[in-house]
Amino acid sequence: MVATIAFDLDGTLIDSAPDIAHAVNAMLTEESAEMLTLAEVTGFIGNGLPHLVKLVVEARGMDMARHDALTACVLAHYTRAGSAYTVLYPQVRAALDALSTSGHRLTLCTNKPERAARDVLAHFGLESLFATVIGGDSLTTRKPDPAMLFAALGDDGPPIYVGDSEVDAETAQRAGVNFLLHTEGYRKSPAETLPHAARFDDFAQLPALVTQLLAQDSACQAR
Ligand SMILES: O=C(O)COP(=O)(O)O
Ligand SMILES: [Mg+2]
Repeated sequence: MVATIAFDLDGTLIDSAPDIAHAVNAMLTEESAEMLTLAEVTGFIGNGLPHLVKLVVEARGMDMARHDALTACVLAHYTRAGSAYTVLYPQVRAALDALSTSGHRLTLCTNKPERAARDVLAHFGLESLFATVIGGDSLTTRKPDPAMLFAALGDDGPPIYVGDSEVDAETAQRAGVNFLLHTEGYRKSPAETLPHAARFDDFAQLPALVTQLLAQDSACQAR
């Protein structure tokens, strides 16, 4: 059986926190504000860039009236760096290739701005693997609103969402979609407290997990 599998991006397919922290600190330096640590910025990732910049503005006691301009500034620095400090998690490419070769439809559902998400996919030569890309600014709402996930999944085959965070787990739960949790990303709470069908720490495990999940689901339906 083939599925549509939507993937989160930051903390799921890519470890992009160093690039995001670099862009935030470039903006803070321009503003003569004290830089943030990688761990601090990583803790702000998950609800999209505007929310992340809001947390930065609050952390540094800056003027919230400048939020839009500071967000644009961080995005410009992020774009300029061109994913220089970003890596794919191990075995991501092999897992995506295997799932695609098995006939599964792959899509992206990320709170990262769509243009930036497409640039990252192009940087790693992965764009042709994804049928659809839904970013944090593609619709009028973003995750955990399930609308993004519905848009990324469409109606083709049983749906699965693969992500790393509380936001992703909530999105999948609200959409009624099976969730596979990547445990090496930017989650803040213990893995067992997030609703998920299964979890994995190595992408080499993902193709087998997808096969298991689809077999369980069809056994349930047959009953
Ligand atoms: O942009 C973010 O805050 C998070 O992006 P993600 O949805 O790919 O994890
Ligand atoms: Mg994520």
